[in-house]
Amino acid sequence: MSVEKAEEPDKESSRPPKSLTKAPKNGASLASGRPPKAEKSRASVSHKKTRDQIRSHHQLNKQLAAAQAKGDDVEVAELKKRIEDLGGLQSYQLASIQGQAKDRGGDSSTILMQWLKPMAKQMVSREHKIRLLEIGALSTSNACSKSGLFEIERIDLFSQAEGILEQDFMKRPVPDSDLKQFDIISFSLVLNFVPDPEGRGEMLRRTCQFLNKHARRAFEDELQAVFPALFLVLPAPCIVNSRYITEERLTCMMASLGYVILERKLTAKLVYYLWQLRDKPRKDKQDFPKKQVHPGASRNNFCVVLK
Ligand SMILES: C[S@@+](CC[C@H](N)C(=O)[O-])C[C@H]1O[C@@H](n2cnc3c(N)ncnc32)[C@H](O)[C@@H]1O
Repeated sequence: MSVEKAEEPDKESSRPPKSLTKAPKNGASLASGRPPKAEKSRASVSHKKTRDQIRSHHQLNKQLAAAQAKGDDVEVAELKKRIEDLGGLQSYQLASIQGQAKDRGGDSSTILMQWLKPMAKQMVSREHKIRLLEIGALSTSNACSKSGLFEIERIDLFSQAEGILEQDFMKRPVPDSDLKQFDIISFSLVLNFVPDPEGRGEMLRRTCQFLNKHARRAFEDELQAVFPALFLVLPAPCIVNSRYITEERLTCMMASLGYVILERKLTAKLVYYLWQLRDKPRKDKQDFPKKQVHPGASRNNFCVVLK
């Protein structure tokens, strides 16, 4: 996860507060709930390896963006080589796919499907399916793909499968008609992948140009209350333990773009949101520079700048 640390990476400090993690149920002793030792250590070693791989990739990417901004060609070449030595974007994605395995919490779109369940009947009975743009798609068989509720376009910087277009969202042409726009965007663990705070703000702003606000009028009541929507997933520490962003600040930032929060779920690892694009953007309210709003030595430096 791309959670920027101010000091030497300290794994404990990037975790959400202890109150968010689960205690053993019914007073069961720790030993009785433990799987056999050898199994546990094997699983945690590979889990740790996956996590370290993802973290290294994020850190190198961030350093690369800084070197590119400075115009330091030698450092840029060196960092690109280090990223290649790690296996490049492809091995990062494989680590992310492993992170989506069922035994590690499953893919994040299962939460989106839970939230949309009450509307599923209406969604399938429509003449035109709800159009979904999945940005940062790793698979064509995740829960939203299997649901049959959507007409889906999937994009990623590096396509791992047929059915995923290799494309940078920031370079995807802005739709020139309502028909090319979408009713919902899935944006799961992508914002934290972007190495710089300004780039993250730009990415959020850009999502609005891809959502079709006019289709809303033609929707049935229940669907009107949800679409057009943005499903946003972030590592929990980005929101609960950052010096530069809190949930309140994120909500204000999203409101300045026209988004209203509909759903939210916090787990020990991730935070999930469903936002509806309902209002006009307020350029005069878009004043979110890099500013400490939640100081503390053990906090991380995740930040989104929107100006
Ligand atoms: C951690 S993976 C998340 C994948 C999946 N959505 C999930 O929730 O597990 C982040 C993915 O976002 C993709 N990504 C990052 N920036 C992107 C951009 N500008 N356009 C398209 N894909 C992007 C990366 O290539 C990477 O595969």
